[in-house]
Amino acid sequence: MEVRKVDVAIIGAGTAGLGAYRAAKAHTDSVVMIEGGPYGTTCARVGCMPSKLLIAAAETAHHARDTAPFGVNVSGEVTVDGRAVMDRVRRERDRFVSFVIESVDGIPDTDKLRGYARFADANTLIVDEEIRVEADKIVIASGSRPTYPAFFEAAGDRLVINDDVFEWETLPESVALFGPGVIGLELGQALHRLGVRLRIFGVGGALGPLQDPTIRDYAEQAFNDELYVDPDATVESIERDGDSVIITFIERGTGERLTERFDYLLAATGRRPNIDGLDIEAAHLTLDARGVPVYNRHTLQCRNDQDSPSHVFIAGDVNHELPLLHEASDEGRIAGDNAGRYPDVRAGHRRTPLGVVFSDPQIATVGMSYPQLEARYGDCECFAVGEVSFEGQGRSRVMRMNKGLMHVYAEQGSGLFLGAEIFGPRAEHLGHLLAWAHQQRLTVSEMLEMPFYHPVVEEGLRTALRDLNAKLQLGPAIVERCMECGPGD
Ligand SMILES: Cc1cc2nc3c(=O)[nH]c(=O)nc-3n(C[C@H](O)[C@H](O)[C@H](O)COP(=O)(O)OP(=O)(O)OC[C@H]3O[C@@H](n4cnc5c(N)ncnc54)[C@H](O)[C@@H]3O)c2cc1C
Ligand SMILES: NC(=O)c1ccc[n+]([C@@H]2O[C@H](COP(=O)([O-])OP(=O)(O)OC[C@H]3O[C@@H](n4cnc5c(N)ncnc54)[C@H](O)[C@@H]3O)[C@@H](O)[C@H]2O)c1
Repeated sequence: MEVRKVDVAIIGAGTAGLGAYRAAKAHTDSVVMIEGGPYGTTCARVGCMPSKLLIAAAETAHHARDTAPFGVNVSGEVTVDGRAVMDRVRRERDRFVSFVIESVDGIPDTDKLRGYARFADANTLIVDEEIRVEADKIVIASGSRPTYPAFFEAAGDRLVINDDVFEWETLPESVALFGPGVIGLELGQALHRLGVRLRIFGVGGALGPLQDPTIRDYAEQAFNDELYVDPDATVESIERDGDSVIITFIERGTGERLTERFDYLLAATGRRPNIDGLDIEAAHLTLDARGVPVYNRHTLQCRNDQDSPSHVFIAGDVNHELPLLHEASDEGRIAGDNAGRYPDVRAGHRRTPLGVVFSDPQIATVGMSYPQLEARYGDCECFAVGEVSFEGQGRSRVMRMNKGLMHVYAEQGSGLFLGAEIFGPRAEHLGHLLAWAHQQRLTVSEMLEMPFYHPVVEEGLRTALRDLNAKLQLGPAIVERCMECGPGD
């Protein structure tokens, strides 16, 4: 077997792996990046980018069908050409992927290995049973993959995952989508708006990333005004019949038992870290209950099974903490830098948590979640919640986007802004504004000193902050609309 000796070996050439490679190269020339699957990253190939392309087509169809309330008439029926939709999704996706591949092509061949890596011991990786890589330091950046229960396999080759959707040449007539999580809501609503007959089934009541019970309940109703989403479904059977999948379930709302036929069963029931193929036990690391190495989130350093700091680092979706693109990128850079400088590791900069779901209305989560606040501040009633509904909010109503609810959280006494959960228009932008305020450790009073233009959706945020300020007993209660600020709140 061929043997390669290197300072740093990186498993995976996704977003985290590429970040780790560049950061490690700043310390040493002896780095190898090992990739088993196709180059191009999950985000560009089958994740962020193709999903947003599909959503963009769906939003266009949706707006085209909703012109009449503005007094604007589009003559004729709005039709969706499934082939053209999927053609653009795949073409633009390929363009994004080509940029990643160009950048990978720029990496010297000597620094790249093709094949799947597994541990033989704490410093040795075997790649495709052909090459033995002996590395002083190792970064695990092997990403995650979809996971679903075995009984979905009754659907045979009509069981699909997000990767398959982006390979479709045209749109199907119908889809039964399991998992109203982040992927499920984004893809499900987009397919529905593109004319696909769709039902979304969940378990246990979870809906996207929402954790504030009031916002979750509002969102469940709002989604159901448009499409069928049952976050706590009773599905009695899944069967395959010819080219169809037959699902028997109890209908949300009516309680009726229905049997329906779909072209596909789309599983969006979560993702699992790509750890199981790594023979991770051979690395002699401390593992958590799920078999994922225990690590320090500031250094990305794992611990060996003697509970001492290890020469192995773990970054991106594989560590199963914050499976988001910007986090994978930050973590990759920190892990690669620390692998390069090991044993002199440094704490990297971790940002305020920010998540966005590109549904309509959008969802954004910032800072501490409601359950985290309850756990930390609940007993002493040490946090307060400010609220705004977007239903009457000026600019949202102007645009006919006046659906949604936002909660903002702050600490009693200090008035420190702690976090927010948003289901509403332009939540991607509100989320950024709030994440920046949170990272700057602003208080609610300081946030209210900032400028608010008129008429903008952010005026709704001001209303929520004023409500919060009053509940913190730092300002007056809102007794009437703020007319001196214009009719925007
Ligand atoms: C449908 C979908 C939509 C998404 N949308 C968004 C979004 O809008 N915004 C956002 O922030 N995030 C989004 N994400 C999440 C985002 O894509 C991921 O967080 C990010 O891509 C993770 O990067 P990574 O480097 O950890 O993993 P990856 O990019 O998956 O890289 C891991 C690499 O490791 C390779 N590998 C695995 N095992 C081995 C092995 N044993 N040996 C060698 N190589 C191996 C894999 O082939 C892969 O190339 C989305 C994800 C999905 C699925
Ligand atoms: N806009 C974005 O940033 C974006 C978009 C897509 C994905 N992502 C990332 O990818 C991660 C994974 O997304 P995901 O949607 O796969 O996971 P998820 O954890 O968000 O959702 C999985 C959902 O499936 C449900 N579920 C589990 N088992 C089920 C079953 N047997 N039947 C029906 N439902 C079931 C869960 O209750 C949950 O609601 C996300 O956490 C997110 O970080 C981000």
